[in-house]
Amino acid sequence: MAEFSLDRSDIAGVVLAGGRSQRMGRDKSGVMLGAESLLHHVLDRLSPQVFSVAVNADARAENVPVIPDRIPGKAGPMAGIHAAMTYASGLPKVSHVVTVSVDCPFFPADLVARLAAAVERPSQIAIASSEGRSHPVFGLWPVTLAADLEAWIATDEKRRVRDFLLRHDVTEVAFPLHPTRASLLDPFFNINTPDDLVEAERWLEALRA
Ligand SMILES: Nc1nc2c(ncn2[C@@H]2O[C@H](COP(=O)(O)OP(=O)(O)OP(=O)(O)O)[C@@H](O)[C@H]2O)c(=O)[nH]1
Ligand SMILES: [Mg+2]
Repeated sequence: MAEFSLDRSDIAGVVLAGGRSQRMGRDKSGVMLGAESLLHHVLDRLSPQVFSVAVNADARAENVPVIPDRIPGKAGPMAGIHAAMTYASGLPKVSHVVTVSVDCPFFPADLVARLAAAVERPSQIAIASSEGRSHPVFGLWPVTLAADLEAWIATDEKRRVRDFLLRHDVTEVAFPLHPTRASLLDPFFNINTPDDLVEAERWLEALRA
């Protein structure tokens, strides 16, 4: 069997922050968790794992390139993933892009390494899961899928990430729960509401040594 392998220099990272944050009531990127914004937490965790980072959002960010959706009308997370693929395809040597969500500050420090290790073919997508649930916005995507994704967004009514994945070769990578001083943390715990933010503050405290 032919060997296929990816390393850090092949992979760009994009933080998805192009949603409406309706349940939070204000842009989640700027929401503070402990002393830092959610965007800052996520960039800190992603940057060491990839060749370069950018943020998919409508406006401004802290010292990182911002890539707006190329498909208008807030078409959902797949529009952000499309913007990510298109951006990454313009970077030298980069063949893949990893996407993470701005509202998920505790994602694994070995996310990219483990997704990359699972990919067996150049066209394969790798998606993260935990506790038997997949987290399809946490994915490693070949940038060559950009045209197919653009065509799919134009014709698919619901534009669910899961429906896009059904059309492709996908491998899922299970990540363990993370031990903390309190109990086990799902590393893909995500913050949608003000109540979730209160819970995230408790996890941040529990993670402190
Ligand atoms: N580019 C882009 N990203 C989106 C869009 N909708 C959601 N996202 C991103 O997809 C991820 C998951 O979305 P949600 O958790 O629903 O976040 P959200 O849509 O901002 O929040 P709600 O308005 O409360 O649903 C987040 O990182 C969002 O920023 C969109 O229309 N365009
Ligand atoms: Mg949403």
